[in-house]
Amino acid sequence: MRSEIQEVLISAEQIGEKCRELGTTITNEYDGKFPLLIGVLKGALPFMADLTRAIDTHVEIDFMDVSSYGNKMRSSGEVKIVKDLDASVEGRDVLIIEDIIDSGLTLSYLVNLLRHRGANSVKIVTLLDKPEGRKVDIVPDLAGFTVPDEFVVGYGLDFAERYRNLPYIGILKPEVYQGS
Ligand SMILES: O=P(O)(O)OC[C@H]1O[C@H](OP(=O)(O)OP(=O)(O)O)[C@H](O)[C@@H]1O
Ligand code: HPA
Ligand SMILES: [Mg+2]
Repeated sequence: MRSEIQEVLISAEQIGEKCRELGTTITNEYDGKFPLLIGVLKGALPFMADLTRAIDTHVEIDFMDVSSYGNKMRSSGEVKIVKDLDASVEGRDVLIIEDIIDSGLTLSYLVNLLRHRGANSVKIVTLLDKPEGRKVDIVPDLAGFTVPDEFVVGYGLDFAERYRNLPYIGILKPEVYQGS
């Protein structure tokens, strides 16, 4: 799998360090508030696992599975709920955990939905921010790294469901995705 990666953009060590930093910030911001942390499947899984273990206050964890990319490298623009939350968000302080904000379509849909359902506050923490990909105006409250306008994989991010298990963030060699 490593031979299919053109360049490592963010190493496993850098990601680990960033999770600890963000965990401390979240601990300070949400101490005593028992926030509901919502992981957006499937991409947010590794980040959620590492980030939550760096938070030193009580939190509730839940998941949503929404999808707009299918096997493509561009968002279809249509966000579908594949799995909804178990918990009610009414009156809760919600923190959405994402692997990446690219077009922003997934998160703007989710933020609107959770506000509409009566959350007390809705904030976003994303490991990666790709501002050049934006189609809607949305800014994360907390972001780990800014990435260039390239299709990135690893640490939860896939291309056609592969590469999620890479421990770092990288760019694929063009021959891997040519024709997609
Ligand atoms: O800002 P956007 O352009 O909406 O892109 C970001 C979203 O796209 C990816 O998820 P995807 O829908 O591919 O599902 P996955 O997490 O299961 O890979 C990624 O994990 C984000 O959730
Ligand atoms: O750059 C990306 N890589 C993988 N999945 C994604 N979903 C949105 N942007 C990306
Ligand atoms: Mg996702």
